[in-house]
Formats: sequence, C-alpha cells, structure tokens
Amino acid sequence: MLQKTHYWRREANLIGGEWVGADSGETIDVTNPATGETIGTIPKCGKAETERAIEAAAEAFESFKKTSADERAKLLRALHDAIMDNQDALAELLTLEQGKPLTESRGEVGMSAAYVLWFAEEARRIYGDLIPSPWKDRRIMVTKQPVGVIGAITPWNFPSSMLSRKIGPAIAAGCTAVVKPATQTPYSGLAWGALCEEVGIPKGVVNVVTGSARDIGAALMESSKVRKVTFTGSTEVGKVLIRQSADTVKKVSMELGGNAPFLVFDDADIDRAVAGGIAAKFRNSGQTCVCTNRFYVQSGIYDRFAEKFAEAAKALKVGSGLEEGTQQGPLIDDNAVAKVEELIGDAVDKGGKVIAGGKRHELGGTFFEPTVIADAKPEMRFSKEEIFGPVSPLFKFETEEEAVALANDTEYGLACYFYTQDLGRAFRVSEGLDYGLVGVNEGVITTEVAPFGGVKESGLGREGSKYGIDDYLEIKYVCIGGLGL
Ligand SMILES: NC(=O)C1=CN([C@@H]2O[C@H](COP(=O)(O)OP(=O)(O)OC[C@H]3O[C@@H](n4cnc5c(N)ncnc54)[C@H](OP(=O)(O)O)[C@@H]3O)[C@@H](O)[C@H]2O)C=CC1
Ligand SMILES: O=C(O)CCCC(=O)O
Repeated sequence: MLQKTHYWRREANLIGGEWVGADSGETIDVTNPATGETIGTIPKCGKAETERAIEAAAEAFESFKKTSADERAKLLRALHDAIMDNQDALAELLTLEQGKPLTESRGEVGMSAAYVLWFAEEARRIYGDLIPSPWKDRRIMVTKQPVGVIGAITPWNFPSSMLSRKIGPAIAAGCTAVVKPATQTPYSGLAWGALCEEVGIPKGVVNVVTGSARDIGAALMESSKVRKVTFTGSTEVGKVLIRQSADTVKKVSMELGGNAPFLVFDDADIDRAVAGGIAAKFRNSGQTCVCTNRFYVQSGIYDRFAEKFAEAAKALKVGSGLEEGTQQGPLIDDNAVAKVEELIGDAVDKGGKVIAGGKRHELGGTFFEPTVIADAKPEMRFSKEEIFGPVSPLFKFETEEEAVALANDTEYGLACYFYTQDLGRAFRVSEGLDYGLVGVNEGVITTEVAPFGGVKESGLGREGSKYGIDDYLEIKYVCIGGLGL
C-alpha cells in the first residue's frame, strides 16, 4: 500500500535506483493551487544530474533490453496492481498538487493503471514478419527492438496519466527512461518512481528528475544516448524540442496544444449536446488539451442551446478538489487566471455577451466561475488561441460546409466533437474534419484502447492503443543467406 509516510510527497529524485537531492542542495517549493500554501519541496536539478540519470538509464538498458516480453509484462501487471491498490492515496496527492476534483483524480489514476495494463498485454504482441523472399536461397526476417533510452517530459494538467502513456510502452518495449515531470505537479511523477521501485522494476530503468526545465531538457536533447523524446505540453515548447532533436536525429513523439471545435447541428439531441459540451469544456477546469475551445451552434437551435448550456454551467459546483461534490477546482496559477480574464475582456470589447460566470469566483485565489459567452465572433482572440480555462465561446453558423470550414480554420488538429442525429452527416463531417480525435455525439472519448494524438501543429505520433508502442521500437531487417537452399 502507498503509505503517506513513505511514498507521500517524495522530496527527492530517483537516479539509478538512489533517491537523491540536487547537487547544489537547492529546492523548489510546490504549492496547492486551491490554497496557495506550500505543500513541500523538490530538488532543483539541472544538467549534471540529468546526465547521470541518462548514464544510469543507458547502463540499465544493456540488461533490460534482454528481458523477455513475459518478464516485462509481469512487471507492468505488478505496477498496474500497485497503482490500483493505492488509487485513493494517489488521487489525493494529485488533487493536492493539481487542484482537480477528487473524482477526476481517481479517474485519472484509474486511467493510468489501465494504460499500464494495456501495455503489459502489448509487450507480448511485439510481432515481427517473415517476408516472402525474392531470392530462393535467402530468407527475409523483420524484428522489432527497443529504441533505447527515452526522455519523457510531461505537463501539469494530467501529471499521472500522461506518464503512464510513456512509461507503459517504454517498459513494454524494453526501453529505459529519464522522466521529467512538470514543476508544478511533481509528486505524482515521483510517486511513479516509488511504485516502479516497489514492484521490482530494475534500478535505472525509470529515473525521475525535477528542476530546471531548460537545463534538464537541454541535457536530454543533446545526449546521443537518448534515442527518443516523448513530450506532452505546449506547441511552443514542442517546437523547440523538435528543433533540438535534429542534432542527434532522435525520434520524437509530441502531444501538443489543441483548439477543439464542438459543432451542434440543428438536428442534434440538444440535452445530450449540452451534457457532452459541459464535460468536454469544464473537465479539469478547462485545462485539457482536448477541452472544447470553440462551440459552433447552428442558427436554428442557437438560442435554446445557449440558454440550456448557460444554466448547466451555472449549476457546476466550484470548490476545493478535496471536497466531495466539487465539479470544478481552481485554475493552476495566477497566470492562468490572468489569461482567462484577458480573453473574456477581449471578447466583451468586441461585442461578446457573458451569459454565465465571467469573473473570479467568490472563493478567491485562482477559482474562476464557469463562463459562457454568447455572440462570439471570429475576430475574438479565443477563436485562434488555446483558452485552457473554463470559458465557452458560442459562435453561430448556418450551413454544414461553413461549420466544417470554421472548425478546420486553425493550425491545431487534436480533438473535435459534433452532435447530429443524421447518419450521413455523421460520416461526412467526421471525414471532413482535420483532427486526430473525433467525438460524434460524445464529449469525452479518451481510452487506453484507442489512439490519442493530433495532426498539424497538435503533434506527431499516437499514444495508447496498439499503435502507442510503435514509437518505442525500431524495425530491423535481417537477410539470411548461405542456407544451402
Ligand atoms: N497539450 C497539453 O496537454 C498541454 C498544453 N499546454 C498548453 O501550454 C500552455 C502553457 O503550459 P505549460 O505547463 O507552461 O506548458 P509547457 O509546455 O511549458 O510545459 C510542459 C512541460 O515541458 C517542460 N518544459 C518547459 N520548457 C521546456 C524546455 N525549454 N525544454 C524542455 N522542457 C520544457 C515543463 O517544465 P516546467 O514545468 O518545469 O516548466 C513541463 O514539464 C498552457 O496554457 C496550455 O495552453 C499545457 C500543458 C499541457
Ligand atoms: O490534456 C491532455 O494532455 C490529455 C487529456 C487526456 C484525457 O482526455 O483524459
């Protein structure tokens, strides 16, 4: 069991199987976004510590790559069980550092375990090929091998499940990892280190380093021993990492920003669309890369949808994530609140009408009212920018063609949603939308069995599903001659 006294808020880093502080002894405070209080510290590590973690991972790789698929599957199954045995404690830790409601944290921890179990199963299905040979005396064999040491950099909005999509396939494939969790939510990542240790994952296979993003990132990107980097976070940082990867020609997987459209057609089941819209927008206080950024509602039902949606938004219970019944926690920090206020101010200046919320919540701190803005227009900033907060702009459209064109008018392409009861339209529109993930009459579609990832500037590669292990494997072609055939 995850005892709060032993694993709770690990304040050290895991490098080569040892729990250590920064060389300088420096630390960074971690705060609870619901109260602003410091809940602990973490080491402020940099280049030197990261290089040692890479060395440890490279050394561990030499033996870990030789383990059988069955051994790795067993380790992952044990990790799954350890996560589930500690689901409540891990959820509480997640809420404490991130702010989301406990029910969402429990869901995220459960989802993490589900990814790990999925990849335990996939470890045993890393099949190769025997290709019909053009030569009668040679045979052509294709095998798959682990890429080697991977670097994994994760964000604060899903501090547990984003790691599970990276550590899970890495271990399944036989890779070793250096992980850098977000500075604002490091304890969920450090708990992964503690759990990997507890279930017997060999020393050096998973290393967790906290501290300066720039220095840790640079050490990972510069090292020729790190063969792949997997990142979830902003498009801006993702582009920096892609540029840096060129010098050592690393594989990269990128889960970046989104600008999700949510289309509601006149023929939609309006109550279902409202419920799906609330979930797709206000989950994690709107701080999800797949959260709706823009609602497009057809003119025939615009007013009815706006009224019902605003009522549902007003009914959401805002509060500390640790209180039972809370549906929306605080935003991650003051910058997030300032950005949301700026976007609302810009919309109001350009004729937007606030029909729910619109301001800081009476609880103070970084709590913000679930907000709905009617009469949204293309010139408003949120039609192009990722909001990452609890604000729902409602745009109006007339035709299906117009809606699809508006939805696609962005450099992003992660998630999109639409509501219709017309089967032909369901196919036409889902085929016309330039996005990696499409929810038809559904507002929350993430599952470990389906591929998660974006097109355009939303990223490269897919996580989860049978495709989610591909980026952790290299394909090797072996031509066997001299067989005397
Ligand atoms: N697609 C998604 O899921 C996410 C999208 N975002 C978007 O990005 C915006 C900013 O959020 P933020 O958390 O700052 O996202 P970032 O992209 O800045 O951070 C994500 C991770 O990258 C690390 N990082 C930051 N700079 C570098 C660097 N130069 N080299 C290597 N690693 C780096 C961060 O470390 P550290 O924490 O130490 O800064 C963190 O671990 C959000 O408002 C949102 O729009 C944010 C999070 C997730
Ligand atoms: O915001 C993200 O980066 C991932 C969202 C995961 C989910 O939909 O649960």
